[in-house]
Amino acid sequence: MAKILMVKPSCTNHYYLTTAAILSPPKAALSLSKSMAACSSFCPQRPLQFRRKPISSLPIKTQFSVQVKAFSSQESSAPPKDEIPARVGFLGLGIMGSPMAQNLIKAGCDVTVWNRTKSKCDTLISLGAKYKSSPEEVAASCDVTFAMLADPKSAVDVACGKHGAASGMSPGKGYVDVSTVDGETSKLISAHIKSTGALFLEAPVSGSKKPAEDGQLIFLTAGDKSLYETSAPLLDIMGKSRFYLGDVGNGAAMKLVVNMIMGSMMASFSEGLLLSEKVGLDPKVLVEVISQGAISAPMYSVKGPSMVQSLYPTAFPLKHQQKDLRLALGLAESVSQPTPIAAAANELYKVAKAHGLSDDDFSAVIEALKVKLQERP
Ligand SMILES: NC(=O)C1=CN([C@@H]2O[C@H](COP(=O)(O)OP(=O)(O)OC[C@H]3O[C@@H](n4cnc5c(N)ncnc54)[C@H](OP(=O)(O)O)[C@@H]3O)[C@@H](O)[C@H]2O)C=CC1
Ligand SMILES: O=CCCC(=O)O
Repeated sequence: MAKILMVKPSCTNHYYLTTAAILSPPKAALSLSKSMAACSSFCPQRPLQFRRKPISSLPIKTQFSVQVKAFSSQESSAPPKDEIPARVGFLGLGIMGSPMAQNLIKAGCDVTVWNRTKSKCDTLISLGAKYKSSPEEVAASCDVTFAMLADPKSAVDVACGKHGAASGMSPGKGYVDVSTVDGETSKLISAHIKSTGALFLEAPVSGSKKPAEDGQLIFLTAGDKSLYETSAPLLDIMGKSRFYLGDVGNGAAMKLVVNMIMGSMMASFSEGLLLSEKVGLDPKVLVEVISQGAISAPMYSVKGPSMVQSLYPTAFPLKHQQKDLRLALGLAESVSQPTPIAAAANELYKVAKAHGLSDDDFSAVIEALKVKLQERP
């Protein structure tokens, strides 16, 4: 049995690990120090803080699959314990919202959930969540409420519509919108929330289904700094790092730029896979070659093998990737920035949507390149 010395308790369920004394076994020590080295090499300038779940909560065999988190250099110091939101609301329990809310519950937070399709609340309720029948009621009963919704329209409806979250907001409360929307939408929601005296933070995430399950998301936040600070312990349960980017709109813009790049990368990768096959190469070997070179990206290694088999298990729905490209193109147009590659990629995702692939993973965009021209609508 290995022993780890944890110091600087931050809340009842999590610890910041600033010093680790590993007595045995050596393999576990090696694994931990490798993870720490990986974090150091990722960003040598940043003051490192390491965190892992309490040992007692992990099954023995996973005790040393260490969950090390390297926090952004832009993080602030932990808020006093009495300022950490005690009652947490979560609106929107889709692919991302459900595991994020589950991680809050597993960490011991008092979580209240709502989802348009009520049945998606069942798993959360069985894990200990409370349920309210409208966003308004969730917001009224919680200190901070998170929202993880599909798109700008649903984000606005849930925050500002009839029985929306804004109706339950008041001074002392906070609303954290983690959906991917455009800056204008985020500013509209912010204005509604802030008109009640509550605070607003936009905090879209980088990272997909698996990072959401593993608490390894990257938060791109902007808005009220004090809400950023008080909700930081909650963000750290769900994520591995967080960036505070200033005024509302900057988090949304950062997220859209990242996803614009990702959408183009996937479209280009799809072309490469199909071209390699057409000229007689094994696309599986192409995936391996890419993984060893300068253009290596986890996305290619994770998605490539299933794309080669024409399988697209949904982690990031294709319809959301097309939405993000559409919003990114709008952002680019607003500042007259040419983005011809993203525009071409967007057309490909539109074709894929027209062929019924909206709810498949975004890697299904490759199917749009298999469609014969005369079959296109
Ligand atoms: N999946 C991913 O990898 C990532 C997704 N994102 C972003 O996160 C957000 C959520 O994504 P994801 O969880 O994958 O999406 P899902 O499609 O799985 O979930 C969407 C959620 O929005 C709700 N919703 C949709 N329309 C409405 C509406 N009109 N009123 C109320 N609720 C509505 C859905 O409710 P219902 O269950 O009733 O349909 C569901 O809870 C999106 O903005 C996406 O771009 C960000 C990072 C990664
Ligand atoms: O918005 C989706 C992002 C997916 C990812 O970052 O892997």
